[in-house]
Amino acid sequence: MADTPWRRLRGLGRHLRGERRSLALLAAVVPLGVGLQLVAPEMLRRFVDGALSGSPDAVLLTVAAWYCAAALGQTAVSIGGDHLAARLAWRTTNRLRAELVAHCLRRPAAFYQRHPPGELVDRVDGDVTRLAGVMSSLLLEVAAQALLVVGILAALFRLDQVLALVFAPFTLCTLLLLRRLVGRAVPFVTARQASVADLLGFLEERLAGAEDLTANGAARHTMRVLEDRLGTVYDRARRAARVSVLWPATVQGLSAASVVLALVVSVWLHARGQLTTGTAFAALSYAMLLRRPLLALTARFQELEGAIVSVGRLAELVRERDGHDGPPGPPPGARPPEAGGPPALALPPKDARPWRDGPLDLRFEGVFFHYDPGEPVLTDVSFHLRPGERLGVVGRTGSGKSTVVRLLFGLHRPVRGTITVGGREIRPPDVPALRGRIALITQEVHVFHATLRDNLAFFDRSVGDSRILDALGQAGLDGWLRQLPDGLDTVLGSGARGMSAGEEQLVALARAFLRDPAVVLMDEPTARLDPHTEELLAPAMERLLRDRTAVVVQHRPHALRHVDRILVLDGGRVVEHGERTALAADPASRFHGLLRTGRAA
Ligand SMILES: Nc1ncnc2c1ncn2[C@@H]1O[C@H](COP(=O)(O)OP(=O)(O)OP(=O)(O)O)[C@@H](O)[C@H]1O
Repeated sequence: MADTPWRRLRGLGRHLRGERRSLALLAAVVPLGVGLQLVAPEMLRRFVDGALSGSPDAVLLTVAAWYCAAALGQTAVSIGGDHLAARLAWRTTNRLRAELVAHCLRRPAAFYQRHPPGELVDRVDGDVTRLAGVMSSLLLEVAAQALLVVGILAALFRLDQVLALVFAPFTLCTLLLLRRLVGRAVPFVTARQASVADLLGFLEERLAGAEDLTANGAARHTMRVLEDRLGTVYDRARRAARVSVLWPATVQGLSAASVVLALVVSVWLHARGQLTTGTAFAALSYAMLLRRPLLALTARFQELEGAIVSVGRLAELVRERDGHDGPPGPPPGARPPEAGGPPALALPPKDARPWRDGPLDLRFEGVFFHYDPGEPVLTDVSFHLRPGERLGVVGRTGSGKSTVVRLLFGLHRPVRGTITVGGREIRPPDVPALRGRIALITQEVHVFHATLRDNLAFFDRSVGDSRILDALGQAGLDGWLRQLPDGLDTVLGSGARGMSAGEEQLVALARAFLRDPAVVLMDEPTARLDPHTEELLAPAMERLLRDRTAVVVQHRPHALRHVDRILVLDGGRVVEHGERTALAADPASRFHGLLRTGRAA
């Protein structure tokens, strides 16, 4: 069946499971509110007619007291209903937010290249917030307002059938018009939302790179682009507002007309002696009351238009299932989960088969890969690493070295050929389990604004301090730890304690030691470091690679002294593969040439 916005909205219903009590309470409160609203004009009628016919003061006071009680009761019910609806909205949308964040955390790097964090924040929070009303009380409120409309018409019928006959078709026409107007603004709101998300993505990216932009004199250009984007947002917002304003204006006009109609009909009936003054007052009150549900329905339908757009954008995001699902580890730029929340290194999916313990072998067999069809990145790449063997991959920039690492980490699947780890081919459902046995270290180390303990254990509170201290020791960070003011509780990251690139890289190594992986993948881990710092890191790296199967991508061939074998890539093809010591000693080999010139290829 087609995936329509209505079906998607209905799909949100599953987030309301477990909220039966709140929904039942809301369902009880809604008709009560409607009833109390309908009582007030009737009290007014009795009071006016009673006063004009000389009813005793006690009777008039009783009617007035009932009027006040109804008004107060209505306020109390409205506050209670709003509170219930808000609570329901928070609970259900938070569930949806958590689901979306978990989905995003499982996406590969390419996903984050397509969606900058600013855009994702707008979707995960902005779009979900726009759904809040729909998920909590939209249906109930629409039902309540519809009930109020019916109630008003019934009350008018009770007062005078002529009045009811005038109002019923008028109200019906207004509602039909509303129905026709729903959805008109959706394309315009979609365009506006897309430009807002684009702007947020742009702002996030430029603010993150503010230092580079200023240093390179690009601030002025950034401001010009910002003005352009703000102009686009303004234009689209204006267009959306123009269409959106159509129906509130229509409804306002129609409800004003309904009051005039009530006035004219009541005065006419009163003049003919068919209506008492009190009834005329009551009719006018009902006509004014009728504006309320019509305007409320308008507002709710507008909210619904926004929700249709948001649910479409969220469905688009959830449909993105490129690459393999990974464990919800921290993607670049992602915020850490709240302290005390679920551990970031959550358990792999139920259908995942665990990899066996101990060292694992790695095998590429006739692997072909491309990111974009027609632009081969790897062509017929084959190699085998026995358990505990370490491979150094060198080659010119763009020769496909990082791609080998990404394939091994399950970020992409080969187009042809097979990749096996521990004798098992990497299949999407097993990727989370595989990543439990692999440590990937790149030049980008994300240090979270959190304690050193949380930074190492990725917020997993079940990891004991002794294991963390041991990992820090293995990474050679014990001296550094002693200098920290609060030890493992020292807060690192933005706005807190600054770290050098070398210290960050050592933290990445300590994270790897803590996980005790069978396979280590390193993608130019020292690219940001000067040769001196690189030397300081060398012993920790050597310790990490010892007795583990490893693939190390390096630009500087001299830094590959810990590996057993060398693979030289050129244009995505293997042009040399062999024992490091043999290749280094062979003056005819490419690797020997690289060592001599000190270049990558
Ligand atoms: N996500 C991507 N989408 C499209 N093309 C990509 C993507 N990532 C890499 N490429 C392209 O694939 C080719 C190989 O990239 P890869 O990063 O594997 O090379 P590399 O040898 O590691 O380069 P470097 O030494 O500069 O890091 C390059 O031409 C690159 O432009």
